[in-house]
Amino acid sequence: MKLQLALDLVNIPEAIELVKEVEDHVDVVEIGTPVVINEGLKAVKEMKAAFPELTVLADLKIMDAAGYEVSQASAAGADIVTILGAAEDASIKGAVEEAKKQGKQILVDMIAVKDIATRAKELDELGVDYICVHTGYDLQAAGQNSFEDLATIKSVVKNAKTAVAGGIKLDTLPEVIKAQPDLVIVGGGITGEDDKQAAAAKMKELITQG
Ligand SMILES: O=C([C@H](O)CO)[C@H](O)[C@H](O)COP(=O)(O)O
Repeated sequence: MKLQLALDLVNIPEAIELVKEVEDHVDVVEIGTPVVINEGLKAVKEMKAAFPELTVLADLKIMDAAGYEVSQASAAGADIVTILGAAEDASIKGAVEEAKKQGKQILVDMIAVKDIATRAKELDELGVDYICVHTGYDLQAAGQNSFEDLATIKSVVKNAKTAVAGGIKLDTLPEVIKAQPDLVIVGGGITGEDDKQAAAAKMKELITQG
């Protein structure tokens, strides 16, 4: 099980400073969608240049023109690129094909997908690397989480790795760990803490204990 730090509400210099604090405790650094919207793929490029050893994920949440967008994120240095599970199969295939060509990986974000079990099975057959259940900010505000959806994908996915994101904090992490996803994605649960290093270290410790 790996820990991914999601950076959403920062600019590039703040993102780099934050990663300096926690780099020993995280496996993947995500350039979040709001950062990509504000700063472009330059954020991915600068993060990879600053931390060449870290796996960098570009959270583009691709919906169309997938092969092209994956190629651009790959050129910027992303190791993993995200596409939405709601995208057309043709887009998913384009993303997977381009990622394979570039030696990169595709994570599918299941945000807003209604029939998680059916779509997860289809995506698994399309050869994606990760399938991620995700409660976005707007539904987190309504008190929702993805823990049940995580159990659902764990029961149907045969080849892809599983991931979970959305409002995970230190107090809810043990419940997530029990479900044994391959990747746990945490944003505000680390970036919103006064002592970010301590929060990341504690989370990594719990994850390592499994
Ligand atoms: O993908 C995300 C969200 O849609 C904003 O882009 C976040 O990175 C993801 O939800 C993880 O962040 P937290 O919910 O703060 O843990």
